[in-house]
Amino acid sequence: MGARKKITVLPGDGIGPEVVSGAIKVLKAVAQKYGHQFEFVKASIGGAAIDQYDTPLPQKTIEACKSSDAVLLGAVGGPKWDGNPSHLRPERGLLAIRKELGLFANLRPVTAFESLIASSPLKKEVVQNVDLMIVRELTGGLYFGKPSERRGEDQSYVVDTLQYSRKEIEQIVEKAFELASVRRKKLTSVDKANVLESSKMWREIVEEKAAFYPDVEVEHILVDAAAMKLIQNPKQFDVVVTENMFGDILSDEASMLTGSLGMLPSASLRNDSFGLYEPIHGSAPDIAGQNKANPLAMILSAAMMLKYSFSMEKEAETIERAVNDVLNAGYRTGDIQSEGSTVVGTDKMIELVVNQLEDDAIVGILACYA
Ligand SMILES: NC(=O)c1ccc[n+]([C@@H]2O[C@H](COP(=O)([O-])OP(=O)(O)OC[C@H]3O[C@@H](n4cnc5c(N)ncnc54)[C@H](O)[C@@H]3O)[C@@H](O)[C@H]2O)c1
Ligand SMILES: CC(C)[C@H](C(=O)O)[C@@H](O)C(=O)O
Ligand SMILES: [Mg+2]
Repeated sequence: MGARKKITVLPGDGIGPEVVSGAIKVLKAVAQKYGHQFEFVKASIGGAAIDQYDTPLPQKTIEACKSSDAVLLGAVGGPKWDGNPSHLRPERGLLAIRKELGLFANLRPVTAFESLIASSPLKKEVVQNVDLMIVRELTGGLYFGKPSERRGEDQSYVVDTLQYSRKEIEQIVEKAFELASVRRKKLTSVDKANVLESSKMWREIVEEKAAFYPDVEVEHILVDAAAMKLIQNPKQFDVVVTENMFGDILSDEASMLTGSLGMLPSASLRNDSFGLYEPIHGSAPDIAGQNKANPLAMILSAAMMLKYSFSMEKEAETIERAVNDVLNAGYRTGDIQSEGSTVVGTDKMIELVVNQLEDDAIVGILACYA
């Protein structure tokens, strides 16, 4: 018998609603194929919520998320709200929902699709078979430390604070070790321990936890060198664990190994099955409303939801296979186009993935009768 799941959907701003609609269509096709019932409840966040409710995170959105099994989020932000005071910035809503839901571990897998190797600006031998996982601490560090403010009579002094408790570092490091132990058993901890006190404690904690995972090889790399090595030889990495802002920057950089920011999904997790799933990209105001956005990062985020929140491994693989097949057939959105590929818009790419999933269903049924 299939499962019943309630999914809160936060489309957000810019290309957010465009790509979210793709994830919903794909999930409906999955539900149909496997006999599950997914209920989708839409709620408001970011600029859309500011316009409607004068806050980037309405209380009823928090409640909708808390009463669901998982959350899908598009993206927030855009020039319309850039001049707003900080409490009325769309991005505040995103940070607040992550914190409110306790989603301290942001998993950002970086997997190179064979057919997209030509879309990466890097050499084929560098990007082929790349498969790494950035584990970004998500509810602490530089984004959440206090004080964070302007000071002085003429407001000419500004302060942000990189702050962590031991417990916050322990929980993200443990999560990363757990992931490394079921992957290729290598953990790279990225910090700035030559300068930052927070990084020195981070390094100590990684060393302490390493004693509990003797099978996992551990290395420490400074963040500046890590940025270089990601491009020089990304295959040296398996799981990479790092502070909130370091992880934000390194993951956008790492997206180019796959060809585009529009290819990287993410899962924001805590220590139960609940999670929030979103592409790592933003609202892309430069292409919003033009049917140009690549929906695959969002669709792959939905696959992560099936895997991490619903334990639906084969359903998740069905989505990943459909994406792979559509790419292998030569279809590309503009951001990943290469010589000889067929460029399609957002809607068409979504339709191709859904059709591929349904074809996969027919193959599945035929296989049963074979
Ligand atoms: N998770 C989020 O909600 C999130 C993440 C990053 C940025 N933002 C916000 O988004 C707004 C725009 O930020 P930005 O321009 O720095 O980053 P961005 O990720 O929105 O865009 C960077 C570049 O990548 C391209 N791009 C991004 N996603 C794409 C996709 N799916 N398909 C094709 N091309 C894609 C854009 O067109 C743009 O050229 C800002 O307000 C920022 O705060 C939100
Ligand atoms: C929009 C912004 C606050 C956000 C972040 O930095 O966490 C984004 O860049 C991301 O990567 O999800
Ligand atoms: Mg980012």
